[in-house]
Amino acid sequence: MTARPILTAAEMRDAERRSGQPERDMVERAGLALATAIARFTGPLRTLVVAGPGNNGADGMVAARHLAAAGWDVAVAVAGQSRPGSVAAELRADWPGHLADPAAAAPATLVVDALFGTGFARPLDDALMAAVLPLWSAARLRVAADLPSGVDADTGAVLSDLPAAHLTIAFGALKPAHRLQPAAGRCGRVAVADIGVEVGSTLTELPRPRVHPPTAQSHKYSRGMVAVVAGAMPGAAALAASAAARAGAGYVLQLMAGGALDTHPHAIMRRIVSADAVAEQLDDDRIGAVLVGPGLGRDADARRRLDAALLSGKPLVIDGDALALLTPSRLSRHPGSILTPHDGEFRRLFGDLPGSKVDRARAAAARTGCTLLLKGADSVVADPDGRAAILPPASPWLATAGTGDVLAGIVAARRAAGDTPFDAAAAGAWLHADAADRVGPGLIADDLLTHLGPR
Ligand SMILES: NC(=O)C1=CN([C@@H]2O[C@H](COP(=O)(O)OP(=O)(O)OC[C@H]3O[C@@H](n4cnc5c(N)ncnc54)[C@H](O)[C@@H]3O)[C@@H](O)[C@H]2O)[C@H](O)CC1
Ligand SMILES: [K+]
Repeated sequence: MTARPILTAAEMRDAERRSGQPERDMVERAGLALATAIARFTGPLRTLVVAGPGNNGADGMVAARHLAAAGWDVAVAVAGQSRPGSVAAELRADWPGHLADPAAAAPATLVVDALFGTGFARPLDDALMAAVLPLWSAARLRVAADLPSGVDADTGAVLSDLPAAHLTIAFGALKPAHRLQPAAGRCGRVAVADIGVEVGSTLTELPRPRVHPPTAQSHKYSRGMVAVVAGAMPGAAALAASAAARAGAGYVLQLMAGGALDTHPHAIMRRIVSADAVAEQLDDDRIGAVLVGPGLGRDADARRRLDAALLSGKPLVIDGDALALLTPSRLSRHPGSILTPHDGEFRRLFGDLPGSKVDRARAAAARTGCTLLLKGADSVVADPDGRAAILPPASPWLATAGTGDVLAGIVAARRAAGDTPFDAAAAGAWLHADAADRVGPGLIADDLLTHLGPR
């Protein structure tokens, strides 16, 4: 499946400019797409379109015209002055009815938020906020043109706290705010409308991966062998090892510092080895990926096990405790590794980097030469070459102990199967989220293990 591009506000403006289409034509397409989507989403409702001064407002004015022409009861409120001669000003002049001030507008069942889109730059001023908040709150349905007003298109920050939309029609392409939290949580369902603009980007939505089931020619080593270098806490490593096996690795070896060897499942090969013996165990050409971090611990013994993993020369997936023991400069000596930090681990390693979550993940990837899988409700994968992808909203039930260990195991399985670091991280994130959807509410990390096969 092809990945849907995600464009920043500046990239979208560029794409619109390059399309060579008159602005009015694009606004007409956007407004028609908005009206069509609204009509598909719901039957005729008493509707209030709240239109801002720029092209987002213009899109709203066009949608209002189409809905009114279809017989809907449509009122329009306008905020701010449109630039004389602009498309928005033309459309306001052409509106046959009254253009209310938002402060004086009557609430309606459906509110179309066409206040601001990609041009939104600063929080709504207090008077506008006071005027629109009751309108948004009173509406039973809120539909946003391009973006819910109040969110920053590029970072996904919420600058003005308005009630979430139920439906957002993104024009031309997804913007980062449709996928990055907290803005993504304000969008409701998101649909992308074609406005005749060709779009492409190094940032995409993370697509369903191509995972091939084994063939008649497959054997356990050809499917990929994963070694999990564990330490003092075998439980986390056992979850990761099981996840690697369930995600398709043909052979999983768990190297432990201690604990019980007869832990389920018995399909995992477990060995208790001293830190000195780890290097020897990893000196095996059949090993396609080494996972280090889950259950490693942070003591001197853990450091020696980590050193052995780093020096193994094998493709690495570095998670959890291993990330806590490393620095960016040390990581940069192991380019091509996959790092799977959550926000806290990321901040400890790289500090408070500026920009969006995508910018931060890209900066860390560029600095270390590693692929970043920056986890969270809006997981981001970023490669040192600048490519990045955002996972569509995943089950919030994933916010529970052990799910990170499972994710690291899936990523290691994909890497051992021959995926590039970027593809392995992306596939891991997608399969993990898909497993969570299959389990449903109330999941614990162990439940994910039995839902990792391709479907
Ligand atoms: N660019 C195109 O050709 C097309 C764009 N489409 C739609 O237009 C918007 C982007 O339009 P733009 O005019 O650039 O910006 P906005 O309408 O989002 O904002 C208007 C205007 O408002 C000012 N502003 C920003 N923040 C505030 C604030 N908090 N308070 C007051 N005023 C504010 C700012 O100066 C802006 O200029 C895009 O999202 C699409 O919906 C069409 O879809 C296709 C053609
Ligand atoms: K809007």
